[in-house]
Amino acid sequence: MSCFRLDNVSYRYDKRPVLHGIDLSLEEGEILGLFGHNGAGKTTSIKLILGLMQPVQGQVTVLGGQAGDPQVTQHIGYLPENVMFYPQLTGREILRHFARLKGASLRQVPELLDQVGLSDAMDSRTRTYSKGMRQRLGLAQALLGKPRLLMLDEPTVGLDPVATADLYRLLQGLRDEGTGIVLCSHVLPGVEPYIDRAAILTDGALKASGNLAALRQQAHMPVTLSLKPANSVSALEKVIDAAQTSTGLMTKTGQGELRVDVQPREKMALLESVMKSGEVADVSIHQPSLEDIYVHFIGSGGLAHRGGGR
Ligand SMILES: Nc1ncnc2c1ncn2[C@@H]1O[C@H](COP(=O)(O)OP(=O)(O)OP(=O)(O)O)[C@@H](O)[C@H]1O
Repeated sequence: MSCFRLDNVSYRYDKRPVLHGIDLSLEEGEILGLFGHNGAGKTTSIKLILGLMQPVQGQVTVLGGQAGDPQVTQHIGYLPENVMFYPQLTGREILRHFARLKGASLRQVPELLDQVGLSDAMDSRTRTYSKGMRQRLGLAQALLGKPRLLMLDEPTVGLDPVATADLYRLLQGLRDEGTGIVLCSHVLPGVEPYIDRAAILTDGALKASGNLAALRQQAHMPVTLSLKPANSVSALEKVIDAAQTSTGLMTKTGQGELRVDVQPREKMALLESVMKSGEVADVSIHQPSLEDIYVHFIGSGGLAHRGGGR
């Protein structure tokens, strides 16, 4: 069963359209990275899956039921982008409060606080918590009731590198047990090793979705070879020119290496030519990163995507 399916979903705030015909799904035991510029529509998509709003067109199916149905919602965990808690209550009191609201067992509370590294601070008031500690408490809240669908908006904000690594380990464990996970993040190099699939939204439309290999193929993005010359850069350049592959950008690095962009289908032919020539001492191959793929699909808009006028 899919954790969720959006079929041709559109949404508008008042009269302003913000999502346009989105088709997207998440399977059990899968981690989906949901990416897009500020105002692209990521949070709006999540709110539709949570059933907080109804689409103006299309259908949202969650865990085989209807978005917003309490029977469905109790199996969803959600960490919003900015977590806020009552400052006078302790971490334990807050989590017990959310557990009651969600109908989750109170026995889970100390266990979850321990899992997110708050066992020593669980009886301190949250006004004494650091940003990272509040984020951990938010995460514990999202994990209440062992959700089958977990949606995390910028979960690593405020977490130090060790806590970030712990978080991703925790998510991988949940994924292996069958939880479907949506991760929204602007820290693309951080999430890249942990996602199974990426979906890229721009201006409310789904630009691309798939695993990284499929997205690289879809984008026809070149692979970059870093070649260390055996003799000289110029001799190596001649070999590359003679190989007659459709190489793109060729640049010399400060370390005396040559970086060459080549289409994936021609990579082996070019490597064979340079290896045969004896002009190369070492080679490393760089695939386009998630960030490269994202920039390709989003375009160079950057700050031009202002996130709309709320
Ligand atoms: N409550 C609201 N009323 C009116 N417009 C809204 C509201 N919430 C969001 N919007 C608009 O909807 C669009 C999508 O916003 P959304 O919050 O889904 O983007 P996002 O991708 O989550 O952005 P960010 O990365 O900045 O969190 C934006 O243009 C935003 O201004």
